[in-house]
Amino acid sequence: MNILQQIAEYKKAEVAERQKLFPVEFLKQKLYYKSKPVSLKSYITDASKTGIIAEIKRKSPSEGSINQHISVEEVSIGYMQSGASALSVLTDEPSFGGSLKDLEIARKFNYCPILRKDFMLDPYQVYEAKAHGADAILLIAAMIDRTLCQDLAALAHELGMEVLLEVHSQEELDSHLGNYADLVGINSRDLKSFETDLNLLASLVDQVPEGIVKVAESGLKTPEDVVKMKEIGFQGFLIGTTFMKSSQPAKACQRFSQQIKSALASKEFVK
Ligand SMILES: O=C(O)c1ccccc1NCC(=O)[C@H](O)[C@H](O)COP(=O)(O)O
Repeated sequence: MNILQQIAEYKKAEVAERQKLFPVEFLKQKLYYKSKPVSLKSYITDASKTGIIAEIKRKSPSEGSINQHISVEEVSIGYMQSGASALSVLTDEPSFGGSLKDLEIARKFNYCPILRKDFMLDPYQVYEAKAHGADAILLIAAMIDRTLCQDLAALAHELGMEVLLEVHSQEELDSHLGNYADLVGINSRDLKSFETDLNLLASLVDQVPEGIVKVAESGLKTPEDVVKMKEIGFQGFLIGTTFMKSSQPAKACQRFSQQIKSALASKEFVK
């Protein structure tokens, strides 16, 4: 079994358990269920912003422990004050050490788009995302088929959220692309070997149709990586490990933002 199959196994059990404890009708009573979402797409494409989606990621299958005992309040506010355009919060507990509580804390302290980063395979999780304050959800092409993607996306849209569709190959792009995704993320991490390869992002970016917001995901380690990705057509940059490995994730994000802005300003100047 690969990592996604393992995650899918425990996710199904998790969803069944939570649905019993907190039925959808209960979720609909929660404060954030009625709140107006913020558009991830519009923050990412705002030229005055960096396009960075800064991630709260305590641990991962590829890295093990990254930074487990952070304060979500402190890191999320710090990220946004340091030039991030949006936040991504991992809510998976067994593999990533996250929780819906992390999502709610990030929501409580920030007015910006927040992506619920989890492994979605059931409509219940879409209701959960909304009820806990998410503005967007991630759908992983390697995990669910196109029909389920479309159904989950339709529900997300009905609840006012946006959808980031994640792909890792030409085949996934061909089989899953449709007009239901607001943004397409290309994941540079091979989920079998955990290796990241930015060349994959370069080879696939032109295959995403014009007009769809493109997000470079995983393995971005330096501001130069981000500038390179921006130059080849990406507008969003999902960064977790590089920031979270630092004892001060927000400072790491600030260094990226400043260097990206000055690299882009000097290129403008040369033109
Ligand atoms: O990060 C992992 O090890 C991982 C393993 C299995 C499935 C998903 C995984 N990561 C989720 C992500 O998509 C990343 O958190 C996100 O793209 C940020 O990547 P990075 O900047 O490399 O932490």
